[in-house]
Amino acid sequence: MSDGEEESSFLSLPNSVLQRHCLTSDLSETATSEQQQLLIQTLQERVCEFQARLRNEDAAKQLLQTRDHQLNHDNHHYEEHSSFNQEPQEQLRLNCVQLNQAVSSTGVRNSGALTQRPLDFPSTVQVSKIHSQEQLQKDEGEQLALITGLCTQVKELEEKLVDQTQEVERLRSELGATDLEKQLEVLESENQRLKQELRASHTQTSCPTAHCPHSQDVEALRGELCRKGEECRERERRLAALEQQVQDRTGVVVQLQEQLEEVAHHRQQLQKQLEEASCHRSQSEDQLTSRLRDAEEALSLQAAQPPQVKYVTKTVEVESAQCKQALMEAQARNQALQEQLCVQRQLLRELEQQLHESQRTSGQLRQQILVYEGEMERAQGQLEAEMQSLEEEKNRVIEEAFIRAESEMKAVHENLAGVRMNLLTLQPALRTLTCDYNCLKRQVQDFPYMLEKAITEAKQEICQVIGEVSSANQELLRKYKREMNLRKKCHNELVRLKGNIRVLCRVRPVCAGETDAADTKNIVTFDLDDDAVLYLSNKGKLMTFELDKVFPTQATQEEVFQEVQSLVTSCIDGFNICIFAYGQTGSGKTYTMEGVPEDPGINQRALRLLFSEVCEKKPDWDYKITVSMVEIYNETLRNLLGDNPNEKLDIKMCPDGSGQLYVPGLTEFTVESVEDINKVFDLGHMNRATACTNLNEHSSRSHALLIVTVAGFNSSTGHRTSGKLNLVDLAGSERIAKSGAEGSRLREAQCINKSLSALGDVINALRSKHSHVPFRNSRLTYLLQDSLSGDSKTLMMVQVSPLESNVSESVCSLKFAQRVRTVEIGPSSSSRRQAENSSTSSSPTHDSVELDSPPVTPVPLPISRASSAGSTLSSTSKTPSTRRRSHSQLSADSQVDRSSPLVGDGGQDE
Ligand SMILES: Nc1ncnc2c1ncn2[C@@H]1O[C@H](COP(=O)(O)OP(=O)(O)OP(=O)(O)O)[C@@H](O)[C@H]1O
Repeated sequence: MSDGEEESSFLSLPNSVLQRHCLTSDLSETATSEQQQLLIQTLQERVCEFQARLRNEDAAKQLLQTRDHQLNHDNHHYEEHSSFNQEPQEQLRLNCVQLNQAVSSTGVRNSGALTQRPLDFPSTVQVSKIHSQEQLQKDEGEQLALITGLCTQVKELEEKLVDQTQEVERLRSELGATDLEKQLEVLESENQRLKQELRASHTQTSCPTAHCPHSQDVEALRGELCRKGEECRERERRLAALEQQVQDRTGVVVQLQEQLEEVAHHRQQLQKQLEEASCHRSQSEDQLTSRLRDAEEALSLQAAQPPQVKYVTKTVEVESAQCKQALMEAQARNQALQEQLCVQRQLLRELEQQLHESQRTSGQLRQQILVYEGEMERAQGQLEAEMQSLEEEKNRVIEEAFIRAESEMKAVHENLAGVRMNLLTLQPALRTLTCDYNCLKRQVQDFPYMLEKAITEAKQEICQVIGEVSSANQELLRKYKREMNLRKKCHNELVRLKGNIRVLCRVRPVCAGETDAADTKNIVTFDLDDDAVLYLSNKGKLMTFELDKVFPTQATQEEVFQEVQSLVTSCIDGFNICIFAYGQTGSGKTYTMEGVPEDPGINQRALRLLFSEVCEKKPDWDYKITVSMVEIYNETLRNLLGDNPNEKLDIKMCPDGSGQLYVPGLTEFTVESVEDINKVFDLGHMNRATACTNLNEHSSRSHALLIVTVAGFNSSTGHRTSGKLNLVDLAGSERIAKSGAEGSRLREAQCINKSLSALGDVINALRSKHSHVPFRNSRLTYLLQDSLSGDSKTLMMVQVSPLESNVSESVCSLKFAQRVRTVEIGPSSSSRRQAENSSTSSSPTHDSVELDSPPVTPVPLPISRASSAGSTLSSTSKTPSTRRRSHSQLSADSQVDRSSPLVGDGGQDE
C-alpha cells in the first residue's frame, strides 16, 4: 500500500465510521460529525499557527542575511587593513568568508528546514498512520541530528577561532615581550645612558678633546653609535607598526568573534524555538491521539450497547429527513475537507521535496565544511610556519643586533675609558699649558716694549759693529793691499832670483819611425842627481851642458808647464813675459808650445791657468784677456786671426807722440773659456795653412807668436795692471851649410838666421848694458821689444833631438842656450843676486819702496819705441823701468851682469 492510499484511507476513516454509525445509530453519527467539526477547527487553528511561525522564520532568515552581509563587510574591512603576511591572511580571510557564508547559508537553510518542519506535523497528525508517524519521527530525528552536528561543527569552528585568537594573542605578547626584546630594551637604555655620558664628557672636555689623539676614534664611534641608535629606532618603529597591525587584526578577529557569538546565540534561540515547536507539536499530537482514542473508545462503547431499534426506527423515521439533510451537509463538508486534504497532501509533498533538497544541501555543506576545514588547517599550518620563520628571523636579527650592540658597547666602553684616561693625563698638561699660555701672554704683552728696546740696542750694537767692521775692513784692505804687493814682489823676486832669462832644455823622445834608422843612436844622457845637467856624446867626446833645468825624454807636458807657470802668474801681476821655443827643425818646439789635442802644450795650459787665476781674484779684480796670433815669415808680419791671412802687417809708432809702437790692423780676440781658446787656435791654424802649400815645412821656416794680453782692474783699490805673455814657436835653427838650401829656401834660412841672430844680439846688448840694443834688426825683436826689456822675464826652452844625426845642431843649440843662461846667471850674477838680497834686507828704505809700490802697467801693444830709440843703455832700460820707478819700483835689470857677451853660435851662420 502506498503512502497516498494510506493517507486516503486514514482520511476517509471518519467518514466510513460515520457512515457505519449512520446505518446503525443516529446518536453516534451526530457525535461523530461534531467531533469532525471540532477536529477540522483544530486543524485550521494549527495551520494558522504554523503559518505565523513560518512568517517568524522568514523574519529570522532576513535577520541572518543581514548579519551575513555585515560579516562580509567586516571581512572586507579586515582585508583592507591586513598587510602583515598577506598571502596566509588572504587565504584565512577567504576561508572565513566562505565559512561565514556557509554557516549563514546553513543557518538559513536549517532555519528554512526548521520553519518547514512544523507544517509537517499537522499534516502528519491529520493523515499519517502510526508507522508513518514513526517514519516522520525518524526523519525528524535525522534532521535534529543534522542540526546538532552543524551546531557542533559551528562550535568547533568557534573553538578553533578562539584558539587562533589566543594564538594570535600569545604571539603578540611574545612579540612584545621576549627575552631578546627585553635585552634589546636594556641595551637601548644602556646605549642612551652611554650617549648621555659621552655627550656630557664631550661637553666637559670640548677643548682638550681637540688635542686628544683619540678624538677621531671617539667621533667615529659616536657616528657609529648614532647609526646604531637610528637602526634601533627604525626597528622600534617597525615593531610598533607590527604591533599596531597585530592589534588591528586582533580587533577584527574580536569583532568577528563577537559576530560569531551573536550568530551562535541567535542559532541557539532558533534551536530553542525549534525545540519548543517540537514539544508543542508532540503535545498537540498527544492531544489528538488521546482525542482519537477517546473517540474510538466512545464509538466502541456505543457499538457495545444494545441497539434500541424501535426508538431508532422511530427516530430514523421521524428524523430521517433531517438526518438526510445533515448527512448531505456533512458529506459536503467532508468533500470540502477532502479537497483541503488533497491540497495539504500536495503541500506536504512539496515540503518533503524541500526537505530532500535541504538534506542534499546539508550534505554539500558538510563537504564544503570539510574542504574549508582542510583549507583552514593548511592555512593555519602556513600561518604557523610563517610565524615560526618570522619568529626565527626576529630572534636572529635581535641576536645579531644584540651581539653587535654588545661589541660596540664594549668598544665604546673601552674608548670611553681611553678618553677618560686621556682626560686625566691631559688635565695636568692643560694646567701646564695654561701656565705657559699666561706666561707667553705676559711676554707678548711686554714684547713690543722689549722689541723696541732690543731694536734700539741692536741698532746701537750694529752701528758699533759696523764701525768696527768698517775700520777693520779698512785695516784689512790696507793689509791686503800691502800683502798683495808683498806677494807680487816676492813672486817677482822669486822669478828674478830664478833669473830674468831662464834657459830650460827638453829632449824629445825617439819617434816610432826613427828607431829602425842607422843613425838613431841616442847620444843624450842625463845626470840622475842633477836635473840641470845634460851629457851629449859628440864624436866620442862627452860634452856636459848645465842649464836651469833639463827635461828628459819621458817628461810630460804638465811637468814642463810646472816650470813655466810662475811666469804666467807674473803676467797677471803686470809683467811682460817671453817664452821661446828654440831648436832645430823636428826637435819638438811645436809639440812643447802647442802640443796635441789630447795633451796640450804651454799655450793652452797657460791660458787655462790665466782663466783659473783670474777667477780666483774675482770679484775684487776684473780681468780682460785678449789674444792675437802673428806669424813672421821672411821678415814679414802676418795677422793669423784676421780676415785676410795674406795681408802684411807693419809695426808703427803711435801718432800721439808717446813713443809707443803698435801694429795697425792686428786682430785681438777676447777669450773667456777653453772653447774660445780652441776657436782662436783653430782660426790661426787655418789662416796659417791657407797661406802656404806645405804647412809642416812652412811652420818650420816661420816664427809663430801667440800674444796674450791680460788687463786687470781692482774696483776696490782702483789699481790697473796690464801684462803681456808672448809665446813664441821659433823657426828651425839648423845651419844653412848643413841643410844645403838654395833659392827661396836659402832666403828663408837667411831670414831665420837673421832673426835668431838679432835675438842673440838683443840679449847680448841687454846683458852687456850696451847703450844700443838692436831691437830693430829683426821683426821678431822689434815686435818683442817691450817684452825683452826692462823687468820683463824671458824663458828659453831649448829643444834637443836625441838622434846622433842631429848631434851637431844639438851641440849648437845647447851652446847657445848655455851662453844665454850664462849671461844672466853667471857666478858673479849669482853672487850679486845674493848681495842684492843681503842689500835688500839691509836697505829697508829701498825695499819698502819696492814692496809698497803696485806693479806698473807695462807698455802694451802698440809697442813703445822709446827704448829702441834710446841711444844709451840707461835710456833703454830706463824707459819702462822709469815708468815703474815712477811707481816706486826698481828694475832688476840694473843688476844684470854685463860681462858675458851674447855672440854665440846663433850668429855663426851669418
Ligand atoms: N816630447 C815629445 N814627446 C813625444 N813626441 C815628441 C816630443 N817632441 C817632439 N815630438 C814629436 O817629434 C816630431 C817633431 O816635433 P815638432 O814638429 O814639434 O818639431 P819642431 O821643432 O816644431 O819642428 P819644426 O821646426 O819643423 O816645426 C813630432 O812628430 C812630435 O810629435
